[in-house]
Amino acid sequence: MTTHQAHPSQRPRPSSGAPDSKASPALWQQLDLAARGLQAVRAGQSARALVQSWPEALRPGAQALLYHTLRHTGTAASLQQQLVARRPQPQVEALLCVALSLLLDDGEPSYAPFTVVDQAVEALRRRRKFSAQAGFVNACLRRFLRERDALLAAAENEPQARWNHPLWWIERLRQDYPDQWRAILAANNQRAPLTLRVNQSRCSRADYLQLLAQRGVAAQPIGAAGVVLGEAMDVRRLPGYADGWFSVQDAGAQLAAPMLLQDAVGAPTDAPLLVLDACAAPGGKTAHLLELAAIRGLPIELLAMDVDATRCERITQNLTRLQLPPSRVVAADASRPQQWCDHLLQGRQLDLLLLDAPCSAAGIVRRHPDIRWLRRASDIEALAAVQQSLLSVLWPLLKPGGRLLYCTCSVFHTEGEDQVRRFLARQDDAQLLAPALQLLPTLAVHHDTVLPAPTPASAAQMPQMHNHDGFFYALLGKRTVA
Ligand SMILES: C[S@@+](CC[C@H](N)C(=O)[O-])C[C@H]1O[C@@H](n2cnc3c(N)ncnc32)[C@H](O)[C@@H]1O
Repeated sequence: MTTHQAHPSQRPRPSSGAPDSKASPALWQQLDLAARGLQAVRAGQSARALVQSWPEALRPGAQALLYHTLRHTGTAASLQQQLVARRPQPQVEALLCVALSLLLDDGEPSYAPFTVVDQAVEALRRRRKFSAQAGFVNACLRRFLRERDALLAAAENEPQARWNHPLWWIERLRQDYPDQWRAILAANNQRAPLTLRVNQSRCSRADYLQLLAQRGVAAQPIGAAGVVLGEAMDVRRLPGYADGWFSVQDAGAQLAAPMLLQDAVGAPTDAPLLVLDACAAPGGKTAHLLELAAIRGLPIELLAMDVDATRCERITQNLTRLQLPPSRVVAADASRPQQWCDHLLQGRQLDLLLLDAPCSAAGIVRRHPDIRWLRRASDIEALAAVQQSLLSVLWPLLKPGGRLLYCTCSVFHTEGEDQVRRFLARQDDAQLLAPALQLLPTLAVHHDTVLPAPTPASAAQMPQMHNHDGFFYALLGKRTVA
């Protein structure tokens, strides 16, 4: 439930390149801003946060350029090495990288090549400090256009240039998925669609699709409540936004709430089910749990927790827009239940627990192309340790017969099936209630060596959808140990 503005997956869109008006910023301005953005990402900043601080008039175009560049940085870096004898200043290098990425445009080019060259040169001329480099950049880009095929053929031999991911990432995927690693990397370089989840407590999916069709918005159903839009747009302009008829949520993420609530029934006393969403912000899955409980007439008492108090505000805002029943939103560290357990649970045990754990986000690279460049190899083990600790400290809060859904938006086994395997090995009272599910980005056939291997019957129940992000799900049940 995140994107409200122009969707970051948009292709770079042609602007004339020349006029310097408010309505249509010149391409050189967008190139310049995207190059500054690239430098900031290289310095460790998140692209999404950065883009929010950009002037509104420039934001959609420059963001599309930056995201496009982040999907092509490996190739552009290899080309630069071939084209440039001595490394230019970082600002000039970043601009060269953005311009080369744009010239690489796969599919239909967004801009005529000579417009790109001309506007990249213009961007440097406008920055006094770097104007002397304009001729150098012009020469590099023109040489690329002349020798394109040979330069690209040489780049193809380097894995980082071929796949536009860091080497350690490629290697990890190759080990985890000997047959599918190429398809995963290729999927990561695609643009993600804009996917909605219809709030079925307010409006049926069929009705919403009809409404979109009446407004001329192309859309397809996905999963049980999802809608994939034909093209990216500002979702605030879609019908029902202010009235909470939908949320923005990837189709893979839409599996969490139904999985946790499947077969859930209220306690014999008719007391509401006590549910903790332990890492809840910005509230996408929290809202879905409340929507499903409402349409199924299932009484639940939902506690939405997140360690980040600012992000907790987003949970409240989202639940309010969706007109869902008020829930308790708690800013607290889920890994320290001793700080909140007595006060929040008052001696009760949880019926259901959703642990959407902090992770590498390696499954959502289509939407966040900076992630691959921001992460370090060592982050993965560190995140796995955090996930393991969250699982261990939260498990005792669950009542016997209760269930915990562990999920991450990752495709790395360390954060998914290895994690669960380790947990099951040391936790006698834990069992897997259904085969764990590893969704791979955009692939309709899911990875099928998760533990335990799905039987034909359980595989048949797996959602046959595609065009979703990568996610891992494991539904764990707590049994009574004699
Ligand atoms: C994957 S995101 C959750 C997305 C959310 N479930 C949704 O569907 O919208 C992970 C969240 O975990 C939170 N988090 C990280 N460590 C935490 C901790 N120790 N306790 C509680 N929340 C934590 C982060 O602030 C982040 O919001």
